[in-house]
Amino acid sequence: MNEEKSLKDLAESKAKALQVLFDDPGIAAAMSRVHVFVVDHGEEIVHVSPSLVPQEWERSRKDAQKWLELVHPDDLDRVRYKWQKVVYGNADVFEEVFRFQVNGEYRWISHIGTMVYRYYDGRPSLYIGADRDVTEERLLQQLLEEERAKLAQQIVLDDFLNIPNRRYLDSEQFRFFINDGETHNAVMVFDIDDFKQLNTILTHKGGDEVLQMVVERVQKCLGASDILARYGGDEFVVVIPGSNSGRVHDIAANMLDVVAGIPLSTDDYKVSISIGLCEGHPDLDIGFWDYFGEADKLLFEAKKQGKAKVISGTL
Ligand SMILES: Nc1nc2c(ncn2[C@@H]2O[C@H](COP(=O)(O)OP(=O)(O)OP(=O)(O)O)[C@@H](O)[C@H]2O)c(=O)[nH]1
Repeated sequence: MNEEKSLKDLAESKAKALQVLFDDPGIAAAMSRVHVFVVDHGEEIVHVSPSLVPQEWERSRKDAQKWLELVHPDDLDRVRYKWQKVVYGNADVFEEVFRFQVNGEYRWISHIGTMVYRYYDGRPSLYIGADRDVTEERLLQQLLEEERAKLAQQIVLDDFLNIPNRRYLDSEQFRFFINDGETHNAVMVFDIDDFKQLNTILTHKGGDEVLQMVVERVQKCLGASDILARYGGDEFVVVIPGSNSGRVHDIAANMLDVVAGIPLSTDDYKVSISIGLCEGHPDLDIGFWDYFGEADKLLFEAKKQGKAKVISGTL
């Protein structure tokens, strides 16, 4: 008997021994999620346990790559590379999560297995691995992640006006500006004038509608990278990163105009806002809240000087 033949016989006898196990209905059921491949010297699978691969593939000689035909095309390169590293390379463990065709539909399978026996020259002889269907688990995980993302979004949004809130300003403050000491940035703090009186005249509901109109109109004055946030009550913040002073002052003037144009069902009140505007070229020592603090002081000044105006300053 030559060496090649004896290797083949060895693989066949291993396969036969395993077949005895799998022919036992109790053992087969218990191992139904376990893959056992016996790979002979020619790298053909002599035996595959009852598992996810189709019945007709079992107990027949198939090449060790054939099961890859059932792997989803998008996962195939990754899975094939890792599998080949275990079969032909020197990796001991094959551990991957991938989509695999089971009864005509793709399921997410988590597989872990190892080459438990190699011939003396390193060629593969016996591979044992276990499959776990993780499709439902992944779906649940995905749903949880979507919910978590939604919640995270809700936490930083004003639930009435649907714009960023104070928590957003806190969490994002370090991302607003390029603090290189050269880029021009600005922060405005504005507040609706005599809003208490408006609530009295138009009721709280009427006041709510005015808040919505103010937000809608101010937003139209801003560019895509400018941010309008509600600080609280009738006080708002506008962050204008990377702009120039001319544009910033134009935006502020425009905001006064569009708000003054809000139509009301009463002549006893006209909507206006007061704006504190702080500009500067931030460096690492000057943060968003420094701009905010200054703009808030300027807003107070605007209120003191008769409202419906912009008072600006620099940091
Ligand atoms: N309708 C409505 N009113 C609100 C809301 N949040 C706060 N307010 C009211 O807004 C008013 C804010 O008043 P203040 O800013 O203190 O004073 P003001 O009357 O606007 O006077 P100045 O700020 O000095 O012009 C308060 O009466 C709050 O009750 C809201 O979501 N909807």
